[in-house]
Amino acid sequence: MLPFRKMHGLGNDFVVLDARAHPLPITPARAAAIADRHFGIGCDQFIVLEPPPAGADVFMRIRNPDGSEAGACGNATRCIASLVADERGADRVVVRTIAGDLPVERLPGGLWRADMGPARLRWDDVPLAHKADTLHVPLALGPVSDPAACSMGNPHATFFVPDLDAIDVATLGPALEHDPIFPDRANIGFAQVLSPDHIRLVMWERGAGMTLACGSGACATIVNAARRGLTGRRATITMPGGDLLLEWREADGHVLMTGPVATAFTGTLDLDAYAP
Ligand SMILES: N[C@H](CCC[C@H](N)C(=O)O)C(=O)O
Repeated sequence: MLPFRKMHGLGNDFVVLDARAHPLPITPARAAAIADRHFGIGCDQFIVLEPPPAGADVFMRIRNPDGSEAGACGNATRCIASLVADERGADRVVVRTIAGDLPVERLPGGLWRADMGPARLRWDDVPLAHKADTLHVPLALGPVSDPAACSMGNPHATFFVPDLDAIDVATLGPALEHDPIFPDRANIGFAQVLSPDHIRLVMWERGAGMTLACGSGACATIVNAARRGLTGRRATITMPGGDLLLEWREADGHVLMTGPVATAFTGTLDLDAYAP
């Protein structure tokens, strides 16, 4: 039997397996089976810790419940950083993902601040299927249109709306996620700007669906809002699961994300009981 840890960041939840000592036979199908909320443990993302490469303290492999691999997961970045930092009695660790190195530091009050790296703003960074202005992507569906797009190591599109409560995220989200303008699909954010430093956000996540919070989505939202002149470079982003503090740092274009972490429970699982 294999130990696992069930963690979350504002209710965006993860099953975490530790493959640092021994490789684990994880296939996309097995990740999807474990992530299933009825036939498995259930989670928004399935996280596997791998041995730390030079210059980092841990490698974090991120998979969605559909088995697809993701290049960023902000809430999991904080969770995994806290796990490794607590193992070592450290206050700062570097989490590596397929998209880069993410330094994370412990703050007072159980908060953690992750440097999620630079926002990538070119059309072929997101990526989009063809050259376009990422500040005004030519896409519309029902009541939403004209998103801004960027990458945080994973693709994001942000639709700004006057009234978030009037938006049917569950219907619009999947159609926009799979729009052909996003060759790798996209995470879709629906954002209502409340003030120059406060945004409400609901996310439809690529390969996962609606989640209670999304760290990389919050990062993309502050960047896209600031680029549009809708907010400053710092804001509280309120999602159904709670608040994150975001800053799109002027000096280097990096996005700093501050928020809580939690372990809901630990347990054991038999990998062989899940898809081959
Ligand atoms: N929940 C994650 C985002 C997962 C992104 C994943 N859905 C993708 O395919 O990029 C976060 O806190 O950033």
